[in-house]
Amino acid sequence: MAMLLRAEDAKDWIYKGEGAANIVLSYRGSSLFLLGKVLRIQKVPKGSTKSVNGCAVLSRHEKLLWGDVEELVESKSKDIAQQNYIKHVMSHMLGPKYIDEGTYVTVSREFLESVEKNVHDQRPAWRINAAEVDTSCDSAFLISDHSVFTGTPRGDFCVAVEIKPKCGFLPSSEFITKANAIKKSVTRFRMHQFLKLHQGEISNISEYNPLDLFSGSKDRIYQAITTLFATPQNNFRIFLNGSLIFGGLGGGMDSAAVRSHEENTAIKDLIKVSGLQLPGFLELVAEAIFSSGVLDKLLATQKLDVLDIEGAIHAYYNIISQPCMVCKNLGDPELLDQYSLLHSFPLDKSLKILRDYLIAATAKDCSLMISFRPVQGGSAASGYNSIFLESSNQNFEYKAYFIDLDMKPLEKMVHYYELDQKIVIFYMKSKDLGGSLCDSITQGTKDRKIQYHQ
Ligand SMILES: O=P(O)(O)O[C@@H]1[C@@H](OP(=O)(O)O)[C@H](OP(=O)(O)O)[C@H](O)[C@H](OP(=O)(O)O)[C@H]1OP(=O)(O)O
Ligand SMILES: Nc1ncnc2c1ncn2[C@@H]1O[C@H](COP(=O)(O)OP(=O)(O)OP(=O)(O)O)[C@@H](O)[C@H]1O
Ligand SMILES: [Zn+2]
Repeated sequence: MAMLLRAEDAKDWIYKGEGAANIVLSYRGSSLFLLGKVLRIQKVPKGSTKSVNGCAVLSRHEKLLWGDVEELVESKSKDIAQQNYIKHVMSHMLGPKYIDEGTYVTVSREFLESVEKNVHDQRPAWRINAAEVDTSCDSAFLISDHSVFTGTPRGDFCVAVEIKPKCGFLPSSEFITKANAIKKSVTRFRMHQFLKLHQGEISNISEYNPLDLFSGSKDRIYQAITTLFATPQNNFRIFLNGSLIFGGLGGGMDSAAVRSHEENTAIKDLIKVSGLQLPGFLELVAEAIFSSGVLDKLLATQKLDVLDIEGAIHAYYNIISQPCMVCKNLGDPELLDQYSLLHSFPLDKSLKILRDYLIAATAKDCSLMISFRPVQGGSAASGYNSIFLESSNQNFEYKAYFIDLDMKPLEKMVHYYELDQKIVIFYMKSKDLGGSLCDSITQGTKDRKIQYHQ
C-alpha cells in the first residue's frame, strides 16, 4: 500500500456514483497507474460516531463465524477485510474470471474532506441526508473502472451496462410459515416493489422479473433487459465511454415516472456514436448474459440461502447465545416444535448456516457490469469473448465483472428478518386491498438500513 492520496490529489477524482455504503470516484489526472481506475470510499450514516479505521473490523461473533478464513479475521481495517472477503470467499463462489480483487491505497483525512466538498453538488440530496464520507478512514479501495476498456483505440466507443439483478429464485424452505407461503410463488423483488412504492422510494412498480434474467433462456433474458430498461430504478444503468448516460446516479430513488429529456437525448447519442439501435443494444446485452453463462454461478451462490431467513434467524440466536426473539413471540406449538430442531443444532452447523446465508446475501445484492466495444477488423484478438450482432452486422467484444461484493454484517440478521416480514405483510395487505396502499406499516425501512453501516 505504497500510494498515499493527499489533499492536493482530490481534484483528480470526480464523482462516478454511489450506493448505500460507498461513494465511487473516477480518476481524471495524469498518473498512468491510476488511469482507468475508480476509488471506492466508505460512508458513515449522518450523525453517527465515525468509525475508527482498524478497530473492531469484525465483531466477536463474526470472528467466530469466519474463523476458517484466516486472512479475513486477521484483517487490520474494514477495507482490507472487504478485499480479503472478495479474494478468499466470493472469488471461490463466483469464479475468479469475473472478479476484480482490487487493492487499497492510503488516504489522508484532508483528501477525504476535500473529496467530500468537491462531490457535494453531484450527490443526490437523499444520499447526502443519509450519509457522509467517513473521513476517519485511512484507506480506500482502488479497482478498475469496469465501465471502460483500457486502451480502447481512439475514435472507438465503449458502452457498458450495470445490472443489479437481486434474488433470482423463489425460496422453498420448509421453515417458511404458512402465513408467508406467498414467498414461494412471488419474487422478493416484486413484493418489495410495493413496499418501496408506499415508502416513496420508487415512483412506479417495475415489471422486471429476476426469474427471467436468471432463466438461462435467451428470450426471457431479453424480456428482463427490456423491463429493466423501461424502469431502471437502481437496477440498470448505461455508460457511454465511462460516463453515465442512462439510469439514476446514486441508486435507490427514481423520482421521474417518465423518461427524462436528458435520457432520451442520451439514448439518441448512443445510437449516433455506436450505430446501435436501442433494440439491437438490448439484444447485445441479453446475448452476452446468455452466452457467457455469467449468472449461473451467481444464482448457485444465492441459493446457498437454503433455509430462508425464517430458518436462518434461529441459527443466528444459537450463535449469539441469546434467547430466540422469534420463538419467544410465537404462540403456535407446531411451529415452535419445528424451530426447536434448528435450536438443537450444534454450533458448527449453525455457523455454516449463517456463513452460507451471508454469502448468499452478498450475491443477492451485487451488481454486474458488462462493457462492449466494436471489434477492430471484425475479429477479437484481445482474449475477450466476442458476439456477432446480426441486426447491426457488427462484431463486439465484451468483458463482465461483478462489483459490490461486500461482506454483510452478521448483526444485520434481525433487520433481515424484520424487513422480510414487513415486505410480505405489506404485499398481502396491498393485494387484499386490491393494490391500494395500506397505512398500517409506516416505519421507514431506509432509516433502519442506515444504522447497519455503522
Ligand atoms: O435488503 P434489500 O434487498 O433492500 O437490499 C439493500 C439494497 O436495497 P435495494 O437493492 O434497493 O432493495 C440497498 O441498495 P440502495 O441503498 O437501496 O441503493 C443496499 O445495497 C443494501 O446493502 P448495504 O446495506 O449497502 O450493504 C441492501 O441490503 P442487503 O439486504 O443486501 O444487506
Ligand atoms: N469498478 C467499478 N467500475 C465502474 N463503476 C463502478 C465500479 N464500482 C462501482 N461503480 C459505480 O459506483 C456505484 C456505487 O458503487 P457500489 O455499488 O460499490 O456502492 P455501494 O455503496 O456498495 O452499493 P450498495 O448500495 O449496493 O451497498 C455503482 O452502482 C457503479 O455505478
Ligand atoms: Zn427460534
